[in-house]
Amino acid sequence: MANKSKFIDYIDEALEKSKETALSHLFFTHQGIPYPITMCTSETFQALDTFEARSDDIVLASYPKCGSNWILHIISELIFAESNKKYEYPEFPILECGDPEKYQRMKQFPSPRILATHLHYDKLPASIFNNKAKILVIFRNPKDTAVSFFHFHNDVPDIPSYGSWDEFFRHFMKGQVSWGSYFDFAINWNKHLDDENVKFILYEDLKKNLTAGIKQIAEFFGFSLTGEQIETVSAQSTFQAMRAKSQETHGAVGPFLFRKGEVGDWKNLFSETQNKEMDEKFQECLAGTPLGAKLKYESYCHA
Ligand SMILES: Nc1ncnc2c1ncn2[C@@H]1O[C@H](COP(=O)(O)OS(=O)(=O)O)[C@@H](OP(=O)(O)O)[C@H]1O
Repeated sequence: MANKSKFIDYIDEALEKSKETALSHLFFTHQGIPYPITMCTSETFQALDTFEARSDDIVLASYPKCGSNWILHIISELIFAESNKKYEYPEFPILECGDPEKYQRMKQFPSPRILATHLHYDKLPASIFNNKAKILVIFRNPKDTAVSFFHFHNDVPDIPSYGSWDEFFRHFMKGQVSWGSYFDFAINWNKHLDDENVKFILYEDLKKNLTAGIKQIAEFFGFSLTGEQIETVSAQSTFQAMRAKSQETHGAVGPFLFRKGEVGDWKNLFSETQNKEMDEKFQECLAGTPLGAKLKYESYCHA
């Protein structure tokens, strides 16, 4: 992240608040969805209603742990490749995190602005749609997402831990985690994947063929780059390359955030019963839907 200090300062501040926060006090609910009090406030949510998106904003939508830092990095590398200018992060890039005045300050920022968000589709500010900003949405299979989420809580020393993986799993399945239910997030997005200005990308596809994924992302946002430039961005966006720089880009939390970057790590934690429960939930919520097919659940979530 180019403006390291601001980005890292924000993360460090959130970690500092986390230190003093017990898990039982971590969440507050806004419009039915739990958010971490260390990162979100109701004042900021109120101010978000006044946020004015621009048609050339780059919106990156994802449920937590589905690869938002990955696509943020890819976009900033694409901007650098095209303009030779480092993308400066004047604010923490998650749209709904920060103080309520940030939207006023953001009015002064040059285009293109990168807006990452974990908000559910129906909670996004209306101006994103009204002003036709392009949205890239990244999904990851729910089993690896849950495992990544659990490790983040339990590995980062300052973030409140769960008593066990089983306890986390119960909360995840009920949507009692930051930004609410994966399945609600997915059901919400399912109806909008073919909307104008929306592009879907799958974490597992990006993992399988990073260069092809980056090419699609570049085309969607209208970057005109040579094959060689795309290759360079790709080489800088592998898990290993990003992890190696993670302390520099994300501070102390970096090595925890860039933990494993693998597909199928869920096999190390899920019990038979948990597998069955999640398979049933998928069946109930997403089987037979366009997103259900795009997630390739059979390939990535069956042993
Ligand atoms: N380059 C690259 N390649 C493969 N995987 C990557 C990459 N960058 C980040 N990641 C993995 O994404 C997981 C973190 O997701 P997020 O960035 O969305 O986390 S957060 O919600 O913003 O905290 C987290 O997954 P796990 O390793 O499974 O925990 C990261 O390792």
